[in-house]
Amino acid sequence: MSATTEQMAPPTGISAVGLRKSYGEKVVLDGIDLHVPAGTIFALLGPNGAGKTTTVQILSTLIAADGGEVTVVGHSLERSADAIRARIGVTGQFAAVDGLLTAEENMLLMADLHHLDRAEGRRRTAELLGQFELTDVASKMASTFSGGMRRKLDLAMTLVGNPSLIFLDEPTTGLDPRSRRTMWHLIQQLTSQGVTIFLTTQYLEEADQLADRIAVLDKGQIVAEGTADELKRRIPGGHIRLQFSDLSGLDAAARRLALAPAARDEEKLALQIPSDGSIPALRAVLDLLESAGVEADALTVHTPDLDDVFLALTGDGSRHHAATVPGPADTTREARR
Ligand SMILES: Nc1ncnc2c1ncn2[C@@H]1O[C@H](COP(=O)(O)OP(=O)(O)OP(=O)(O)O)[C@@H](O)[C@H]1O
Repeated sequence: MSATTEQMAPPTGISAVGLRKSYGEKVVLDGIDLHVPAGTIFALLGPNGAGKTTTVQILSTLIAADGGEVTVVGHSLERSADAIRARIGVTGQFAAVDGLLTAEENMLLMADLHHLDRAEGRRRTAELLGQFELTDVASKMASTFSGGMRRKLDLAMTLVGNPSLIFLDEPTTGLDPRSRRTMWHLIQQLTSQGVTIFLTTQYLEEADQLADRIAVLDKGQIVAEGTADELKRRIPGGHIRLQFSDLSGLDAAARRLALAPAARDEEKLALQIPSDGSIPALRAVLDLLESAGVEADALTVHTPDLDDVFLALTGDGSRHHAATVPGPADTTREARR
């Protein structure tokens, strides 16, 4: 990209086209494309060794790519790495927190590294410790902190430099569910302040909860990309469940929808219709019911969860069949009349 087109490019978090990286014979990234709009949360999912950390290391200027056109916060990765470094923050699995310093000292050290003057450094430290509910433990040594507190402090330290884009490499690995939720909340707060988040995670629920868009990386390539709902619709297993108040309603609906006997659950007065759960598919079912003059009591849409998607896309497909048998963990959207 020329300097002119770089200036004209719309403000974007990250744009990567044909990103490549090999270690010796091993191709880790085989020409991947990524587009992360500013102010959004993007999750990169992939099995162990897929190349997630390598991607973060390249995009955050820590290691060089072998090829590809990449801009981060509007700057060329190849030509303006310093400008990128000044605008991004990186928190990894191995936190930058120094256990022998207090929380406050860790923060002030970061303020020094970012050349904030003393008063501004203290102001920013107090503000962030407050925002992350660490004020009460500000003078405690970080080595005494729980995993969750350490992660919070690590993220707070990253924010001292006011980054407009943050890389979070597996930010909640090893945290208990409560600490994980606290981190999610903090991450969501950051995007409401306009910060762009590039997240890697092995927790599919995390991507589901947080990410505007998700890319699945496998064997050096992006094998799927979209919103969590779009990805869930890509694999079989979705269905619409209709609940009736009596057997005659169930019979009439089953006839009109031309359903196989297996779709009927007479005991529960319910019908199960294979569907991707999209609006047009829902509308088609409702139109058919209306044309037959049948009313259902309740309609529920079940979609496969991200675990199913992940295994179907990156695994050997051996669990794929399980995705066609919806269980209690299904994501459920319900509409009652
Ligand atoms: N410095 C290196 N030298 C040689 N090979 C490397 C190097 N760094 C990573 N690799 C290899 O590149 C591949 C991708 O590694 P990477 O750490 O990016 O994967 P990941 O998706 O982050 O995995 P995990 O979820 O286990 O952290 C792996 O096969 C790894 O062994």
